[in-house]
Amino acid sequence: MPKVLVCDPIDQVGIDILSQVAQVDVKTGLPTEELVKIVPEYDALMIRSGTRVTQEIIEAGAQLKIIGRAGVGVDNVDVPAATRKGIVVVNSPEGNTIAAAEHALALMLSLSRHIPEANQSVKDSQWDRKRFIGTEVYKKTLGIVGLGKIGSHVAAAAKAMGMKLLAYDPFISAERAEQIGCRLVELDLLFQESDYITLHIPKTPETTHLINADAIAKMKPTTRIINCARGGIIDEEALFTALKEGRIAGAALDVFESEPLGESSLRQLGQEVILTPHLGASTAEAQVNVAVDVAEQIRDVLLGLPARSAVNIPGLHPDVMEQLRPYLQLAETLGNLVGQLAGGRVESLEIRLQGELANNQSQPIVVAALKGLLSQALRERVNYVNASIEAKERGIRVVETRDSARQDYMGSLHLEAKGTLGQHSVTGALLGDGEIRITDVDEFPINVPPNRYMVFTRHRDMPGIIGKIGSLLGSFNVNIASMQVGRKIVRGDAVMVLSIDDPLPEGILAEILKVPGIRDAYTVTL
Ligand SMILES: NC(=O)c1ccc[n+]([C@@H]2O[C@H](COP(=O)([O-])OP(=O)(O)OC[C@H]3O[C@@H](n4cnc5c(N)ncnc54)[C@H](O)[C@@H]3O)[C@@H](O)[C@H]2O)c1
Ligand SMILES: O=C(O)CC[C@@H](O)C(=O)O
Repeated sequence: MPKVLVCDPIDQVGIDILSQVAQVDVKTGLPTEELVKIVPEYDALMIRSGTRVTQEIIEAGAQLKIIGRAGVGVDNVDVPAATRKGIVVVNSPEGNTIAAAEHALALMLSLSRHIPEANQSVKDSQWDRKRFIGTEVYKKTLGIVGLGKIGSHVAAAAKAMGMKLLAYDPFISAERAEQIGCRLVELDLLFQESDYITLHIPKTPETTHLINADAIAKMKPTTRIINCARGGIIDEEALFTALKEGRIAGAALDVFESEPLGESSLRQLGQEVILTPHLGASTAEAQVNVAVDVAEQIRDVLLGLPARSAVNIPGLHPDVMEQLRPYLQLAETLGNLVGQLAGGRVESLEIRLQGELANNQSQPIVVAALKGLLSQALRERVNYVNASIEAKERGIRVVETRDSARQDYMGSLHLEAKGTLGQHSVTGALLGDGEIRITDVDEFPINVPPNRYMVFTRHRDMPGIIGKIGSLLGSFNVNIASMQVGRKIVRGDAVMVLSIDDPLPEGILAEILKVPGIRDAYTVTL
């Protein structure tokens, strides 16, 4: 019988489902060293936010087939390490949406009416009604950062309370925002105009410290901030200083840069700050939802069936998967690449299956391309199950075409993305050994394997330009692994593709753009 280790408290209903097919051990609060020791005997792990499943644990999990996260965020799982080992990581994308949205709303109202302090004062035998004069949310402006599942639910409830709604989400169309009752605006405007700001975005390199001293400086002294998303999106030092100096009116935090919250200056503050211990998902209903959702998927995978919300492996029939796997990887890589070249919000994606590939089942390839395209916005939340729905919700028009007459390679895939910042195309193919090659960018022929860190330029083909870019990167200690130029005519328009060993340090893209002859430059992380 397979063995499942449950590492965090989960609802009994989940344990009951797992017990149908496995021996279930519940051992919560184990330190990493202990987990590393015992994980080799387990086929599955089930966790909430309390356990960090590190690369070390994954490497030690010789029999691990699946890691189930009873919640949305899988940022406490080393997903790339699991993927490399062929371990399915599943989550519950919607099980706690309502709980998290309601917690954000509860914090907003608690901040406005000083509920925690007022409650404490009565319990301390006081009857002080003057100290707790609050503010109404009616007719106030709520700025929602991230208009996904939780952000949209917050919007609906806040609208019903008579609030004016602004939203910032670069991956959502203005029409979609309007349907939800929000005006889509730039972040600075949202900071300037909002009386309340609520965060509902994933933590990514782009969103880390999104709320910092500069952002706070743009806000009104009456602004209150709510973070029920992820710790680290707010710079806690900057927030503390701003609250202490009265530069904004309040903050309510459910999530922290480091959890559990240790020594923190935030604890010294008074009624202008409310702190809760990551309770967003802690309702009876949500805990049942996420436990059932994830336990069922673990059960299915242990029975050899596909999972419905795998964040790293497509939930397709194993035979189809085996045959299509290399093409899915190709489609995902090209989707990710063209999405980053296009930048901003993509409005349409054309996916053209060429040559032999045109005879294949296209739907999984289309889904893989969309997964790649959306991965910058949604990170691990986009998977093979939800990519099409997410694309539809974002108003992305998907056009699928075939060109079986095209006879390059054994079949190739062409993607063209049109977005708010322009239009870009990429083509890629598989070599005989299954290796991916990017074979053109914006209709310029090249032949390069994808690399984790890449730089693409559009430039005029002229003497010296390659050397200048090489020396510029060298002067910033950036090591170039490979470089290729694609052009159609000599001294005409061209593209340059550089694979580099590390991420491009901040500010260098601007320097590249200053090199005479360079028209555009893009940095890409695959
Ligand atoms: N406190 C809790 O217990 C709790 C519970 C559930 C979820 N969460 C967290 O809440 C957050 C939102 O969850 P969700 O289910 O609504 O996710 P979601 O994927 O449905 O929505 C996230 C939205 O953020 C947008 N986005 C991505 N990058 C952005 C950026 N740089 N700027 C603005 N918008 C950006 C995306 O387009 C998307 O619409 C996640 O971080 C999740 O982990 C916390
Ligand atoms: O496990 C929890 O209680 C928190 C879950 C929440 O942060 C999530 O991302 O789903």
